[in-house]
Amino acid sequence: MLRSGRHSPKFLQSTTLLQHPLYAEAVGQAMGELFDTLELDFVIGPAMGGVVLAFVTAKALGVRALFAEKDGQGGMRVREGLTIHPGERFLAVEDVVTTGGSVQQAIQAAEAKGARCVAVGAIVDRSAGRAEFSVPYRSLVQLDFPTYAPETCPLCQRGEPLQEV
Ligand SMILES: O=P(O)(O)OC[C@H]1O[C@H](OP(=O)(O)OP(=O)(O)O)[C@H](O)[C@@H]1O
Ligand SMILES: O=C(O)c1cc(=O)[nH]c(=O)[nH]1
Ligand SMILES: [Mg+2]
Repeated sequence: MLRSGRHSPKFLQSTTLLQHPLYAEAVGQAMGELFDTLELDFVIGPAMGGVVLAFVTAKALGVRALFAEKDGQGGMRVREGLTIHPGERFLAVEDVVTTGGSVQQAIQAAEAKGARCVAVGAIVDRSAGRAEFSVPYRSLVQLDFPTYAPETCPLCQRGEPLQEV
């Protein structure tokens, strides 16, 4: 079962890549290059998957690295102690985009503090173009992995065990 509550036969685990500092740094460089024409004050990502990614991307772009954490009530909040000044412009980054809901929650948390999201970046978009944002959005890898509503999931109908991830 995915973060969104949808079911899928496929799961990508970004920590297998981002645990290696050299690979993480290379991903940050590649992500930074996608957005290096923007004027930015910080990069933010949703924890946990977006923390290392925001850091390496921000380092490549020479700006601050922030993250949002789960608030325990289904939303996200900007981690205490991280500074956001009203009017600041930011890039939101995500390791894997399925529906885009998690990175959207991080965007809302930062915008609630007066900053403005100007672009979204992902390592992998697995939505086959279905995830959309109101600002320019780019991903390093695009995939088309199926997801199903629980009620109509063919894997469940075949009796395959559901794995919480
Ligand atoms: O686009 P979405 O439908 O929101 O799904 C993708 C999200 O799911 C994972 O986060 P998750 O909260 O499951 O785990 P994490 O704490 O390791 O980031 C992944 O890191 C994305 O944030
Ligand atoms: O949608 C998700 O929750 C999700 C899918 C995926 O492939 N990898 C991941 O970390 N989360
Ligand atoms: Mg995540």
